[in-house]
Amino acid sequence: MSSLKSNDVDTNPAPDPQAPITRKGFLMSLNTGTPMPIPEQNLFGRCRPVSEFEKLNRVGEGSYGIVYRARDTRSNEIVALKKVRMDQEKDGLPISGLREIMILKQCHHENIVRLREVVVGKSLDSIFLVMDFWEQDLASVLDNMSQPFTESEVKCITLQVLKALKYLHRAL
Ligand SMILES: Nc1ncnc2c1ncn2[C@@H]1O[C@H](COP(=O)(O)OP(=O)(O)OP(=O)(O)O)[C@@H](O)[C@H]1O
Repeated sequence: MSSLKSNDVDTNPAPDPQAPITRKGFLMSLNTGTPMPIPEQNLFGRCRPVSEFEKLNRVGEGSYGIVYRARDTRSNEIVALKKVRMDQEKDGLPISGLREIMILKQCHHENIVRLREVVVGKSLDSIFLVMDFWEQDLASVLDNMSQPFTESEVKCITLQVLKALKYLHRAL
């Protein structure tokens, strides 16, 4: 069993807590308490590197991160790439980001955006969610509506939201 630590223990025995966390850290063995280097092939764990995605343009920003339209260079598909916000985090992935990943991973519903995978950058604080790209969400539909929705449009949208909510309450 091991835990992930940052900074180089040989040259810097008392790591600066303000220093950026890099993926070029070491693994601390919980059995022996000694540091072990991370093998090059395990640097990204089982996640693909974000360098396999070509960022095309920024599409929005929420409370927990910035969202880009991007191209998956392996499949050539257009996806949404959301960088998890790690502003003041010193203890790794924020709980909000972790919750979003755990919940989206369990969800399979036509009215809930699909989380395809999580990909990582070179530094430990760069974590991205790869999701299906949707041209519109309810917020942008509301922002761009030129005239009030008709009664049937309201019913249609409400029904989609209710379906997703009902699914979430049953699934989680
Ligand atoms: N899968 C997606 N496809 C296309 N655009 C997306 C996708 N996900 C998010 N966006 C765009 O990025 C914006 C920010 O999304 P995000 O999920 O981070 O926050 P939010 O849910 O809108 O807001 P908050 O997290 O603050 O409640 C959205 O308003 C939308 O315009």
